[in-house]
Amino acid sequence: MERAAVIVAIDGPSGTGKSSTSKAVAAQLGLSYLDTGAQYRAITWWMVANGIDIDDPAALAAAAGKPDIVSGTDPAHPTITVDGTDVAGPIRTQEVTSKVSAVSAVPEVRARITELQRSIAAGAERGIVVEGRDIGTTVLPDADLKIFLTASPEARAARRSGELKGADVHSTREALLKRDAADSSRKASPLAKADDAVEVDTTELTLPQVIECVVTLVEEKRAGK
Ligand SMILES: Nc1ncnc2c1ncn2[C@@H]1O[C@H](COP(=O)(O)OP(=O)(O)O)[C@@H](O)[C@H]1O
Ligand SMILES: Nc1ccn([C@@H]2O[C@H](COP(=O)(O)OP(=O)(O)O)[C@@H](O)[C@H]2O)c(=O)n1
Repeated sequence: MERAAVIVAIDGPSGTGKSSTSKAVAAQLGLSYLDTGAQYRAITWWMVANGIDIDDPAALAAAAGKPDIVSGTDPAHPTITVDGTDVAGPIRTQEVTSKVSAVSAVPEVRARITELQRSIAAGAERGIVVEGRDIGTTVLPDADLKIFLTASPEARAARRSGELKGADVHSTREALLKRDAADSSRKASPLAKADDAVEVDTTELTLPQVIECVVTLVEEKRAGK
């Protein structure tokens, strides 16, 4: 018998392991994968490239509908394009990282990206793992399983500075906490744990342990369906 599509929402602050966990869980279970942070980074990249003033929410709102953002959802090879251009590299620059919270706080930007996310999830025949900040609370409140990943600021900063070769842990920690504070305090759909999400503190867990934990939770949900 065909299995029903399963929708998994994985939220949490930066550096908690959302992307690595979501990709691995999706690959292991044959599901699609969507990195919603990459979509907010892509629209931010477009705003910067087109000279839109990041400090002007009205200008950001007026431009929100212009770029065509397309996400490829194969967990083994996720892709992201803006108006047909591959932006997987450019969306990870420090400039985009420092500006993305301001862009993603604008309600018109969120409405646009949320609609895109819902249509991608609805089209995933076997199901999908969607990771971000507001997936369990706003984008997919009816998800079959909601996970909220956490980790100490020290662990998150150490993980991130390990990725950004040469970046010092202290400044990485400060930048990361500043972005979390902005994402958690904005009015429109802030970073938050859904009441029915399972919280997993990854501080003392290895990545394979976190993956195994989430895969087990998905299998349990599926068995109970
Ligand atoms: N449990 C873990 N233990 C150690 N390192 C981890 C763990 N989970 C993720 N990482 C590493 O931390 C970095 C950030 O992980 P990532 O999945 O990008 O986090 P997020 O998507 O939440 O920002 C990556 O280099 C990843 O390999
Ligand atoms: N569902 C989401 C996902 C990301 N975002 C925004 O996009 C930014 C980048 O997300 P990301 O997941 O790429 O960030 P990292 O955790 O990888 O550093 C976040 O800091 C948020 O401002 C959001 O507002 N809502």
